[in-house]
Amino acid sequence: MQFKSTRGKVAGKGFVDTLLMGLADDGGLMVPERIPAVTDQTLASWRGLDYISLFLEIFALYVGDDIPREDLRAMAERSYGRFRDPQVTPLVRVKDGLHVLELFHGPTFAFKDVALQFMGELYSYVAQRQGEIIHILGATSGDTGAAAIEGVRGKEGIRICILHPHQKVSRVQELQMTTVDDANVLNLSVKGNFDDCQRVIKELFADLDFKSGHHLRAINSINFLRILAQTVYYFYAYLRLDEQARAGKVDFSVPSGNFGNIFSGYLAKRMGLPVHKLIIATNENNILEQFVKTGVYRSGDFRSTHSPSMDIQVASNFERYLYYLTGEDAVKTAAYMQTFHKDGEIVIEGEELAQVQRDFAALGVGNARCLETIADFKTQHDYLLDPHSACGVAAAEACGGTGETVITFATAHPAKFDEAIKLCEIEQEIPEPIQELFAKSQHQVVVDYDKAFIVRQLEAFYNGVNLVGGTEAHE
Ligand SMILES: Cc1ncc(COP(=O)(O)O)c(C=O)c1O
Ligand SMILES: N[C@@H](CCOP(=O)(O)O)C(=O)O
Repeated sequence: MQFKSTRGKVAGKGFVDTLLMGLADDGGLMVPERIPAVTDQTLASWRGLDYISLFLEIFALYVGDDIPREDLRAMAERSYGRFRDPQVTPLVRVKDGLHVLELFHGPTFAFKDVALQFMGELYSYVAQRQGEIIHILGATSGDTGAAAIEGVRGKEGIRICILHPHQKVSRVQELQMTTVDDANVLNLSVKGNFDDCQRVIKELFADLDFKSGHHLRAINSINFLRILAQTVYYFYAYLRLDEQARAGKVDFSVPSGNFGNIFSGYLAKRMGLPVHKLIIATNENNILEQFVKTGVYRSGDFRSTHSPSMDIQVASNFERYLYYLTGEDAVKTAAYMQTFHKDGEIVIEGEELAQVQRDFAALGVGNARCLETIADFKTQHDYLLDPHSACGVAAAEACGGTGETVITFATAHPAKFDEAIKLCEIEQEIPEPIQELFAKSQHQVVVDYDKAFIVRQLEAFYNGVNLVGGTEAHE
């Protein structure tokens, strides 16, 4: 399988080159040259496969000869062997027509572990096999950073720098990232929001001299590997439904921010998974809801909510969807993206908007509704949702119903967001690995939202020099 860019100026790249490129060199995002088809017959033959076997079947469609299957299997076994549930992403039936897919059984208690545990293994493999220097640069609203750091901490040949918005992540998310004391990890706590962090790293990846000079590699969902690894659990969840549910319509409700998780669902559907509707659940940062309802994609004012990982205005994967919406028209996609950068909005109309509304339903869940959903779900089903997953359930309740079965994603463990759970007057048991974080010391550099200063920090770190001093260092 070969990969190409949504902006049309990069093509013919293999799987490993696509992994290493991250953001496409023409500023677009990498996608497969053709989406492989999974026939009904193949899908039926996958029924009963365990998670890793299913993962290998799906990856085989994309990896080509780049990595031998036994090497992929060994990496997948190490990655998913660290999950607390043997099913990796168990599907829990809550009531008739409603299932929760639990994606939080990995080391950092969020869905990001599913792709990032494997990505850490893969980067390490490539570093050893190709003698590659891997300098990871990523932005996080809390969960990607923790999962990526956990995936590569202490690994030879790899350094990782993560930017997170200062004091805009939950306490546990901050501790997960900053209590790691391996020398190959740098946390920059940026006085700004997640969009600011993401903007800086996208600019640095788009600067090809800087990118190649510093061997920059991406762990965010701009990297196609993230998208692919996340498609596996859509197939897994569907195949775990009973026959009757599979015979009906199946919707997925997906707590969304950067549009990576739901884009994986879109890809799975294009591959042939019989998905009826993809429901985009956002919080008060509801640019995606507005887009689905009106065709206008415009970032608004940033809002801090109970679901901080979804406090995102500019969704980086939106471009991948636009590419398919325009019928894989790279020129039109590039023009849309240029308009967005110039005018701050994109307007979709006519048949394209009708297609958006066939593909997706959407709901932006307000803060009060998020907390009510947590409390009600606990009372009615004795199931504690984290605030992101609660947005998913609220959206499933509001927008589902056209499907006969909704699978709603639990994207994080509630213990990561005890601030919100306490507001619902619910006491939860905190798992030991999270409790232990509170006794550890933190390492982070607090920096202004100042690209030049951030670049100096990065250069020092990637050159193996001691840090040049942030406004506040090593708490
Ligand atoms: C817990 C949680 N839920 C949902 C999301 C949104 O996922 P995505 O950015 O892939 O849309 C995130 C962050 O990405 C998250 O950390
Ligand atoms: N919510 C994310 C934001 C980054 O998203 P990604 O999927 O592009 O890595 C986070 O937790 O960091």
